[in-house]
Amino acid sequence: MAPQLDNYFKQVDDLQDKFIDRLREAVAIPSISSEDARRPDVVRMGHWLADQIRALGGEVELRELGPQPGREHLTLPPCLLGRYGSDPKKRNILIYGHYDVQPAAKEDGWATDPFTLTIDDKDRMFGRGSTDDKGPVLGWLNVIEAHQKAGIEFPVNLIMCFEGMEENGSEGLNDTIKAEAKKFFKDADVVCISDNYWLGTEKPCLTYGVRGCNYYSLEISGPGQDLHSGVFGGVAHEPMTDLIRVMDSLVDPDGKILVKGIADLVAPLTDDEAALYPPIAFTMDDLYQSLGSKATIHDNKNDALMHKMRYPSISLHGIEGAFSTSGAKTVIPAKVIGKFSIRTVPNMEIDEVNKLIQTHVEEAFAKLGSKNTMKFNIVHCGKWWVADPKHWNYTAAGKAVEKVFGVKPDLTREGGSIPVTLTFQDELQKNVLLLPMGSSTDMAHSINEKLDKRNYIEGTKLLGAYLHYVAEEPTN
Ligand SMILES: NCC(=O)N[C@@H](Cc1c[nH]cn1)C(=O)O
Ligand SMILES: [Zn+2]
Ligand SMILES: [Zn+2]
Repeated sequence: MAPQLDNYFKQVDDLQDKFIDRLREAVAIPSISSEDARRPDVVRMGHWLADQIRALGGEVELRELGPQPGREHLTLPPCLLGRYGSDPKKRNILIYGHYDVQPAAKEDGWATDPFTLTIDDKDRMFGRGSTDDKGPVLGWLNVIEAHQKAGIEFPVNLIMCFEGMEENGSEGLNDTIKAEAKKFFKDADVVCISDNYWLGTEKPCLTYGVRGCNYYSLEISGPGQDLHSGVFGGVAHEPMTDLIRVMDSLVDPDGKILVKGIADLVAPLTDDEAALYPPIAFTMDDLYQSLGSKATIHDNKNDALMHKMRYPSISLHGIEGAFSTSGAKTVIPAKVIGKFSIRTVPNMEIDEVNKLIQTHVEEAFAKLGSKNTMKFNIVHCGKWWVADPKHWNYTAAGKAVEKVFGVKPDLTREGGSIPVTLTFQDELQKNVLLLPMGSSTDMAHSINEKLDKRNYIEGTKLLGAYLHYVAEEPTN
């Protein structure tokens, strides 16, 4: 395998400008799944990706998923089901990724246009979706192209599943996976997903868990319309005052969840598990670097890692309807909608968590004695996932990391969520591996998201090397 891989790596290096152009084209399509007006762009992105795969000789179906549940005026973007190769003598590797992105606007504070890939003098490639998840998805396409150009036989058959709603709760995908588990996905031997990040900037990792995410909105309304605070301040119950009190009651400034019963659902920390964290190559400086400040709740590495990987957290995301532009408007908003979510971990069940959260916010609102009205809404829920990192899928990926980067990878659990990971594992009964390309400083979901050129190019080598090792790894 060694000469073949070296040949492949050389080809990836030779093709790097073409691969960067491919990413540039993808970033230019603003495929924001959570904004209604961008839905045509999400669909356009799905078609662009399908065309790219077809041009490389893959077969693609863009599976329509119908209307978006609860927002039926919107059509869900298609799920891309693809294949590359069908040799019965080869293993079948199912790869998943997403072609939608988080919202982004220059006014949010981006230094450059978020939909123009901009490379700086440190070879950082800035653009929305560069690391989450267009770069990694295109990494798989780059792997195919480099094999073709190098004249190297492709080591496996690829089964592809690329969705356009991951950043919006993966609506519609669970049903597709369930429906296709014994059809389109039936031959999959293992699953590989590249959609998370290294813990630092230098050392790759293999990831065997993600936290779940239950997302909520709280609508509080009262006045018939927005009011003058000089005329109605001190007279009317204000929705914003109520909302801030209710949201404040969820979590304290040290991240402690204040919802009764949540802590009891969390799996106790065993000595064996506690021993997993100290050997992970991660420092508080790595954390300060990725955070962009020293404003951490915990000041030691192990606590910080455990609170990212194995404890739940509640985050307050925003308030729709609140006065938020610059200036000093003396308004009382008539209706405000607070958005918050909880990241869940073993053994928290979605329904139990929802019940505890709903009871908590209803009690907190009742305590205010406000004459306003509150509506609690569950926006979407995805469960946590933990896999067996001793599986041969992980052994193969570990060998690929050593080959490309010359180090043994850390084994990590991701603080973010990829809702369909568990669905793949449960429905296909196959091992799932997360094999990240990007680093901790990539700022996914934030302003100035980027992917380092090194991570994109070496990451493409890693995905290809993984396919070679996983093709040959003995089963355990
Ligand atoms: N790269 C994975 C990712 O960013 N996932 C999102 C998924 C999500 C969950 N709920 C809403 N979106 C994440 O926020 O972790
Ligand atoms: Zn992602
Ligand atoms: Zn994301």
